[in-house]
Amino acid sequence: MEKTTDVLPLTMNSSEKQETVCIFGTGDFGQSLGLEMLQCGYSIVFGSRNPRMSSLLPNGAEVLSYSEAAQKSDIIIIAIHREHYDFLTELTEVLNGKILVDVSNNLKIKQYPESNAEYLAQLVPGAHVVKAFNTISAWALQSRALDASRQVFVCGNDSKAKQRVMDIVRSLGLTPLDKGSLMAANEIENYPLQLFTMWKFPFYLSAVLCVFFFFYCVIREVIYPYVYEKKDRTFRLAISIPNRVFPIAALTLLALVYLPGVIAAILQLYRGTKYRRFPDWLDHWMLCRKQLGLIALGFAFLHVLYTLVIPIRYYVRWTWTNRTIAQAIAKKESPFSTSTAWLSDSYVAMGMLGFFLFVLLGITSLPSVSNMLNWREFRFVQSKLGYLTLILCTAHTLVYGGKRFLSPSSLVWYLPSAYVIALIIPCTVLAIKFILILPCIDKTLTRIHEGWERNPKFSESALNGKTDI
Ligand SMILES: Cc1cc2nc3c(=O)[nH]c(=O)nc-3n(C[C@H](O)[C@H](O)[C@H](O)COP(=O)(O)OP(=O)(O)OC[C@H]3O[C@@H](n4cnc5c(N)ncnc54)[C@H](O)[C@@H]3O)c2cc1C
Ligand SMILES: NC(=O)C1=CN([C@@H]2O[C@H](COP(=O)(O)OP(=O)(O)OC[C@H]3O[C@@H](n4cnc5c(N)ncnc54)[C@H](OP(=O)(O)O)[C@@H]3O)[C@@H](O)[C@H]2O)C=CC1
Ligand code: HEM
Ligand SMILES: [Fe+3]
Repeated sequence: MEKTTDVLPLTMNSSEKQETVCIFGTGDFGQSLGLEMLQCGYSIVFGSRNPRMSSLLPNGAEVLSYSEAAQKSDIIIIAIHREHYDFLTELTEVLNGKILVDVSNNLKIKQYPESNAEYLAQLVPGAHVVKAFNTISAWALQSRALDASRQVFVCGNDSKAKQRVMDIVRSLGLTPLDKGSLMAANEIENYPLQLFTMWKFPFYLSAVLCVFFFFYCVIREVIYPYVYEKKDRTFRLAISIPNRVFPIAALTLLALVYLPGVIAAILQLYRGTKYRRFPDWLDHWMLCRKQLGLIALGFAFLHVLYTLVIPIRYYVRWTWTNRTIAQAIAKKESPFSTSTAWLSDSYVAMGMLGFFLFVLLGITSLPSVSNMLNWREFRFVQSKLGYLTLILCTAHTLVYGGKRFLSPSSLVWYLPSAYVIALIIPCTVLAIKFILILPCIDKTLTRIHEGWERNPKFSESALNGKTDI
């Protein structure tokens, strides 16, 4: 065996942890977990198909064949993919009565009829199978970048076995969360896969928004000039149109982050209680607000980048130069307009402030930052400053539109400018929110949040429904 990584136990009082734990599989996850456990004072024995060939294993660990290794410990962590579990049936005798920790994940939801942990329990009926660690990645273990997921979901039918695994989890500085019997394994195995589903809706929604506004702008700014003036304006596809589509997507998505909150509030006011479950679509929408917000931030970044290059664009420089020459030839000077200067400066200023707060929201959603904030601080930034961001970005767009806002000259084939459409959702959200914070309504809402019910007969539903959001 090659020994390449030196290990010093991190904790001095490791005497009580001098427990030997066996890890089956010397792949990425086995190595990372083994190193981490050695550092915490455990003795590690790896089980491997080819003990001699195993390299890059932490110094201090032993590597034996699977059956030899199994004899060294009564806790065995199975760091092997489910597809290769079959060989364990040959070891049923030596695994009898041992604690087997299933850490495996699948590539798809419902890939197999039963969970991997239940499958393992079927293969080795005499062992106590415990599901754990599957939501922690090998990379996170190695880099100690565990802020994102310090929680380890644990489940199993034997409570003593589960307790011992939870002790290991704790000694690694992680937080175990008991999810009950092995029947919960299916749910736990779905967690790492489900993380992605939170991005699906925001992703498709932003794609639909971009495609819609892109074609809307193409009709107004490329097809219309071509049909009526025979002008080739296709160059607008490169910067001008994206610099409409991206900020419009950012603003719309930002408004859609705050829309479910106002719908929830209206629903709670209407029902007169918070003890009733929201409809599934609203629940799901509420849960993916962070993802919606982060995609919106991405679009806002693009808008800022595209805006930065405006002065160096050929088309813009050509327009300015020609205007100046035309004025020089006509010996005419356009008078300075203080109101235009005010409007122009103020819409850019609001855009910059809005963008600053937008970035702040993004920073506080990083787990390493949000872990340092208490619940009230986080809510203050996300909710209060979030609304301020929405107000500033909406005002930025409104003032940018300025006088042209609804003027008939800006209509093309009866279609208003794209930003006019983009303002509908943000203005609606802000208007409803404004009504909701009127003292009389806010007072009722606060009482509802504190548990007051208009119609106490609903309290029955508190027992089987969801209690809070
Ligand atoms: C860049 C960016 C990053 C983001 N990152 C995150 C993130 O990391 N995490 C995150 O969660 N969101 C994130 N968001 C989304 C958003 O900022 C938050 O979800 C924000 O808290 C929403 O505020 P809200 O006031 O609309 O909603 P909430 O504060 O959730 O309130 C919504 C509704 O819930 C009800 N309600 C509120 N309090 C109670 C109560 N105590 N009891 C019962 N009902 C109640 C009310 O009806 C209320 O109107 C991010 C957004 C952006 C733009
Ligand atoms: N990587 C990660 O971030 C995470 C992984 N997991 C889970 O941990 C388990 C291991 O993952 P990972 O370490 O990434 O996988 P690897 O492919 O890197 O390692 C798997 C190990 O399984 C052993 N093995 C036993 N039998 C076979 C066989 N027939 N064919 C191939 N390998 C075999 C091998 O060890 P040897 O050669 O010593 O016999 C191999 O190194 C998986 O179930 C995975 O779902 C869970 C959470 C995160
Ligand atoms: C540094 C910050 C920002 C600056 C300097 C800025 C600047 C600008 C400028 C110059 C325009 C006019 C573009 C043009 O003439 O084509 C514009 C338009 C716009 N901006 Fe911003 N902006 C900023 C941030 C934001 C943010 C954070 C949002 C929203 C989330 C936003 C939303 C919009 C919208 C919707 C338009 C109208 C797009 C159109 O139809 O042309 N902006 N911004
Ligand atoms: Fe792998």
